[in-house]
Amino acid sequence: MMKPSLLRSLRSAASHLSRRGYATEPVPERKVAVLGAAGGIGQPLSLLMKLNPLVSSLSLYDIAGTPGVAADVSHINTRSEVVGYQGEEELGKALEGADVVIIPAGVPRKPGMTRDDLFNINAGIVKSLCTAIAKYCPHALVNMISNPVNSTVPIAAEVFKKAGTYDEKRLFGVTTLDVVRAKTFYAGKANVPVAGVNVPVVGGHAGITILPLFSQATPKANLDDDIIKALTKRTQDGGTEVVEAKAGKGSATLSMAYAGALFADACLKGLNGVPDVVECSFVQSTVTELPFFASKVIELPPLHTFQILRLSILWPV
Ligand SMILES: NC(=O)c1ccc[n+]([C@@H]2O[C@H](COP(=O)([O-])OP(=O)(O)OC[C@H]3O[C@@H](n4cnc5c(N)ncnc54)[C@H](O)[C@@H]3O)[C@@H](O)[C@H]2O)c1
Ligand SMILES: O=C(O)C[C@H](O)C(=O)O
Repeated sequence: MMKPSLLRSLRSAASHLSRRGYATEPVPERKVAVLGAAGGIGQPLSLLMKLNPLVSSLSLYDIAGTPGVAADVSHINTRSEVVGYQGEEELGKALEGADVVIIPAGVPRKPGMTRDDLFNINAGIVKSLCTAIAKYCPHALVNMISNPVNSTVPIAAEVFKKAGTYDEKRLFGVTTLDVVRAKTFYAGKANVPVAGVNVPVVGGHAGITILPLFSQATPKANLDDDIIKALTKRTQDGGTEVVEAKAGKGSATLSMAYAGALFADACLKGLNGVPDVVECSFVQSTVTELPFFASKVIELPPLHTFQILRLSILWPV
């Protein structure tokens, strides 16, 4: 018989590991599908998802180029099995049984364009992909990366409503890159180690709709108003900064893949019942008069769906 003190220590260690996101029991099987996997974001994102031990099956879909990406990524000696799917006729197989679907499919900006200029092409792409999601994996958590996020998320919601599968707690516009940028820029100005920095970013994902709440950043730093204004502007213009630096060769891909992998990891942890998983995301919302709004969302076990934290917790007083 185990000594009660030893049992207590083991329980406490298990609960500590579980709070930190480490498994103390068998890790559930989870299928993640990346739609647009052969693209600028899709390739590094597929690599990062292959490195995630919470993924058991990685499904890589694109209209072209997926066999090569899938063969390449599949040689990495990590847990997940990788299958590449190419062309519309294989989309159903790519999606079947998916727990999380990440969508970086669509065209990126060139210098001089706004994200809204992508609407005409990307709306159609998102519509057809979401129609298939409704059919083949209606319960999946959908991580929308394709721009303009402020429009592609509402489009996805309409497609799911029409199909009768809409669950607002399963549809997320990925705004994690805004948070990643805000953290990096804040750490630089506050002269603090970036690893410990937190900055909530609310609103939307385009220009002035991106609202980094530096007044709520931690650790606290006494930054002058003009520095906060400059930080806010740099975060709002972060995407344009990359588009201009790439000079016609697309928009952020590597930092976006990192941000997309962080958000997908949070979704997987949430699905696995890890408590207190909180991320900012553009979701259906009642916290303002706007139907969709980015704010902190939290996973509430055992429902395994996300709920929106009250904005009063987030808004600076
Ligand atoms: N949410 C964000 O913070 C954020 C950040 C960066 C980029 N983006 C957006 O992500 C999107 C992708 O950017 P990228 O740089 O990877 O572009 P890219 O052109 O390099 O890659 C897009 C990929 O999508 C594929 N694709 C096109 N139509 C498809 C369809 N119907 N089904 C499946 N795949 C399809 C293409 O074949 C291509 O491989 C753009 O809309 C961009 O604006 C969003
Ligand atoms: O700016 C873009 O067009 C891509 C993306 O939305 C970003 O913020 O980097």
